[in-house]
Amino acid sequence: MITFDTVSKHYRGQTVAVDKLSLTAPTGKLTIFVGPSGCGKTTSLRMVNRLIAPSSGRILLDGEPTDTMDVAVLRRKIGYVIQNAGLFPHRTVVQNIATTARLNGTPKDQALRIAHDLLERVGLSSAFANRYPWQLSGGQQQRVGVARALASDPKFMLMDEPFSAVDPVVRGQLQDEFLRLQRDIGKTIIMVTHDIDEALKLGDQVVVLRTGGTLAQVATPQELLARPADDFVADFIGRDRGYRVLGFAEFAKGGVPLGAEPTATLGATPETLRQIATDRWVLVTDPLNRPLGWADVDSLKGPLRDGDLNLSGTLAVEGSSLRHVLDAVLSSPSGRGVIVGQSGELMGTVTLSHVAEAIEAARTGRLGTQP
Ligand SMILES: Nc1ncnc2c1ncn2[C@@H]1O[C@H](COP(=O)(O)OP(=O)(O)OP(=O)(O)O)[C@@H](O)[C@H]1O
Repeated sequence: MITFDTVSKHYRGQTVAVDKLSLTAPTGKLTIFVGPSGCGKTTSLRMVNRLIAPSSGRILLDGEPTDTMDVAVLRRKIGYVIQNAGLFPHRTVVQNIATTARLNGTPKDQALRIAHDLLERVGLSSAFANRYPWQLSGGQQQRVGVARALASDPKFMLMDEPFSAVDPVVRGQLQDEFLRLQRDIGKTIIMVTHDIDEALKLGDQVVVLRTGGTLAQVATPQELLARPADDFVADFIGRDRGYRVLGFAEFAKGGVPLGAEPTATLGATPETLRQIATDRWVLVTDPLNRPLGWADVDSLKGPLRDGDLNLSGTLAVEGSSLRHVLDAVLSSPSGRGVIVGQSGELMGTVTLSHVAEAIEAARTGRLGTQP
């Protein structure tokens, strides 16, 4: 647990960067600081590992005040990941990662073993081990930066805009990978971002700061969307709050009922398809029962081929959020959303009316928990 106890930072020239901040980043959870440019996010983060000294107030790690700790000891407890990764340019990828383990006194061989292991955990193959940072893409460098911070197995992590220097697609991948990793490692993390979507996607807890370094709201993403504390928070989150609530998987608990969907395989004749079809569209699967696309029975002239398939529908993985399920329905030419299992196998389809019922149930359930 990281505790801010009425922490303020006044820079020379009287800028109040952080103003009497009090909050707790819970153990094993990802807390995200978000807010407009200049609201004091980075300053708050850097006060935790004492790269910046607070003007007043205290920060505590698991109840222990940081201001009286030896600074080297303090920093060994805390992994630190910054934008653009900040890798050592003259060290290879494994050497970069092993550095933090070495600082902890880990013998060289063991540190290198840890580094190789972590490389894999952040999604990079061993082929990258002996490359230099300049031989990596931005996304790969960020992964190495995360691995380096983890190499000393710190209890706490500070991450300053770790995914912002890459394009949106890579960014989404890095976020997903990081969420999976955090599910395994359960570090106590504070991450800074200026991107509210990133905060809502990744955070267990979101801390919204306003200009002048004051706290606007601390809440879970769901609470933030459902009950923004004031106009500032509501404006900052943006307009489509109601829709974005659907992005949380837990709102789909209880699930949406799946219908059995008749299927065909490539090579099927138009007659076979017409016998199977319940309407104009037939779902086509591969021999492992994984959906390939939809066939339009009305326009088929000969045996079904790859090129005949309509591929516009997205697939929702079982247990994913209502937003994904709704997207699968809306993008499907048949109007039936395809739900697959973890290995991509067909589980069934859902209709818009069933999704609407699930949304309504989630909405009333959520409103029912309101004080
Ligand atoms: N070394 C410094 N000396 C004086 N003022 C500073 C210093 N560092 C930051 N500030 C000011 O403190 C305020 C908070 O800065 P900080 O970098 O913490 O904000 P931020 O929320 O991280 O911003 P951004 O999202 O733009 O990175 C800003 O007004 C900034 O100009």
